[in-house]
Amino acid sequence: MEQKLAKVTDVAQKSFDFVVVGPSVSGCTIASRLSENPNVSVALLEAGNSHFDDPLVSVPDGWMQQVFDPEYDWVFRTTTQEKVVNNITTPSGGPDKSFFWSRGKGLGGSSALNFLFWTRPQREEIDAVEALGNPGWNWERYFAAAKRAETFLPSPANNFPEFRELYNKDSVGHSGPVPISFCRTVSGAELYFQKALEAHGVKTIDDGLGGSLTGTFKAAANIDPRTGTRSTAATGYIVPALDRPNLKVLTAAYVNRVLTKKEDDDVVATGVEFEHGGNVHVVHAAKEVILCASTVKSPHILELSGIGNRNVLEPLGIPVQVDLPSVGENLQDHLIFTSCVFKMKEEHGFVTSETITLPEVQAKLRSIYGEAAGPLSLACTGVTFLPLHTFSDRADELIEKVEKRIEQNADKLSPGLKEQYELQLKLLKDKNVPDLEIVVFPVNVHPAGPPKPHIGLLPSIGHPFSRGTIHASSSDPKVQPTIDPNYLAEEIDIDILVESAKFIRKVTQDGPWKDVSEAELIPGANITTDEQLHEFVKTNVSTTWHSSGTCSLAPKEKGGVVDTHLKVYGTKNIRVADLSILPLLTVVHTQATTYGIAEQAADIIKADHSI
Ligand SMILES: Cc1cc2nc3c(=O)[nH]c(=O)nc-3n(C[C@H](O)[C@H](O)[C@H](O)COP(=O)(O)OP(=O)(O)OC[C@H]3O[C@@H](n4cnc5c(N)ncnc54)[C@H](O)[C@@H]3O)c2cc1C
Repeated sequence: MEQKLAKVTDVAQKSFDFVVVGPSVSGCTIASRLSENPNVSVALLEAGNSHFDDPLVSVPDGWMQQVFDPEYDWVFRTTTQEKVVNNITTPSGGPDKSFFWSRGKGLGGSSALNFLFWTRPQREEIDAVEALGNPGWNWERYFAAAKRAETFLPSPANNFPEFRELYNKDSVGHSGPVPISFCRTVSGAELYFQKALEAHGVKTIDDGLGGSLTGTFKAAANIDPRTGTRSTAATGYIVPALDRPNLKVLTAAYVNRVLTKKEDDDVVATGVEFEHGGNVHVVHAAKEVILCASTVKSPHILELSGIGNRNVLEPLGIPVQVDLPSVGENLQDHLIFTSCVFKMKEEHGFVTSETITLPEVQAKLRSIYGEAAGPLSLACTGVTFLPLHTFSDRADELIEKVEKRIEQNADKLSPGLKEQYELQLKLLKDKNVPDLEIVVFPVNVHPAGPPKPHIGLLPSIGHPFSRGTIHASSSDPKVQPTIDPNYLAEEIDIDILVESAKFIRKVTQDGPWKDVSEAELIPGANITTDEQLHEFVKTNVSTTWHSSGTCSLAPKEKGGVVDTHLKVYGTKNIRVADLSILPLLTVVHTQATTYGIAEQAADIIKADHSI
């Protein structure tokens, strides 16, 4: 397969209709869709390597070894965060006031190292994007586009059939490039959490991909059940397209900046500058440059190209092409409370990242799967989505508090943020819209020692009110941008995490969960009061790697970077089409959302050029 990739001489100094930066979830989708037309030429540039036939990519739980390895992971790092401590997702596993932001490097972007959850947003969340002033960016169009990315396939035998695989065939795609299914190996603890939730009034739902998420269910996964391997944007969209003469995919090509010229009042992209093998090259774009380099790198590349806030660019000596202050603003991320861990009773045979290494567990799994192909590996799959009123009896009080704060600060909010907050409040008040996710996490992130079944029940904020920034800190493209997620700047975010931790305690202290668990290891018996829990939660959080918003889709005067055609304001032919355009983060894991954005982007670009 490697020989089907482009050589630098196929791309450098050549001209293509479209130059796509970053074979991410979005970049692979768009490059593939555009090059379906043989009359359209496309160059797709990736900074990392191809990782074809690499077991760390193809084996579903290979992510555990990819994370923090610079061959696969950009290993970005945030600024020191004032209000929180990350105590897990650091290379040392020890506490750190800055956060390590893993991002996939290589064909497929983060789809090649993510945790495989395949989830779709709530209808109202996507409709909120349209309500921000983006006609056409609504649930109906998103849902149709998102389903085009996937082919839902029935699962083979799994190790815990009582944890049911429920779905609605009208809510999934049946002929898209990315095979999805339910994963084969689950921990088993998901079932007991589900039962415990049911005992507290939370419904098990049978249509988790249909736009109505409130409840608990087994999530689908980007796993091809025919091979037991990970489906990535590259395996789905690019590998089958590599024989197209009009598509050139170049790896190890680090894009420095978009090259532009002025035409009337607009900036026009003429191509991009990239480094390959220690040399700097140019590839020309006859029609467009499309940035799909992620929430971290797309705003960075724009700023390196002179498109951004004058006050950021001028001190760095970057000549301003378009003064667009919203580039790199409006950063949102799901913060997750990582330290709610239970020791489970051994007699139930729960499979975790620790116990799956035991020969007796492997033998049992093989006996269940028989001759079914593929490696043995574990995936996370137990998900629960809850509206604030479901998990907190302080819901009305918290809503009132945040309402007051917005009112008091209305004059100080950046353009468009008041409108965003009003929509977030509407979601928070809606008793059918989830504001929180709890995942059952069978990966032991805490106690060392002999393999034991440890299970985390980890809640994450769905619609954070805190906003951060990502900005260039140097004119040197190799110096990574300054990432400041500004975690927990808004009190409502920590309130939600604390309320969710209390809810998890309530659900697990007796009944079906208590029956199968030995003890709550962490936070544990010493953390009892609300104040203690508040402090504990703040010092035990992680990113979930779901950041969005730094090239927001919104009217320019409302903090937008791109318009409804995903064109960067002030430019004629530069688009951004990755997760960075999502102006309001949705409660779910973000890959299926990104595929949906990219499929819509491809439609728009084709229509704009009548191709
Ligand atoms: C560790 C981790 C776990 C996750 N788990 C899940 C999950 O379980 N479920 C889920 O739905 N989502 C998950 N996500 C999130 C999901 O994968 C991302 O939201 C999604 O991939 C975003 O897609 P994107 O197109 O915006 O960018 P990405 O997929 O991140 O891709 C960006 C691409 O651009 C390339 N690039 C960047 N800069 C340059 C440059 N200068 N030159 C050339 N190329 C460049 C990168 O190498 C990469 O290939 C996870 C993410 C991570 C990092």
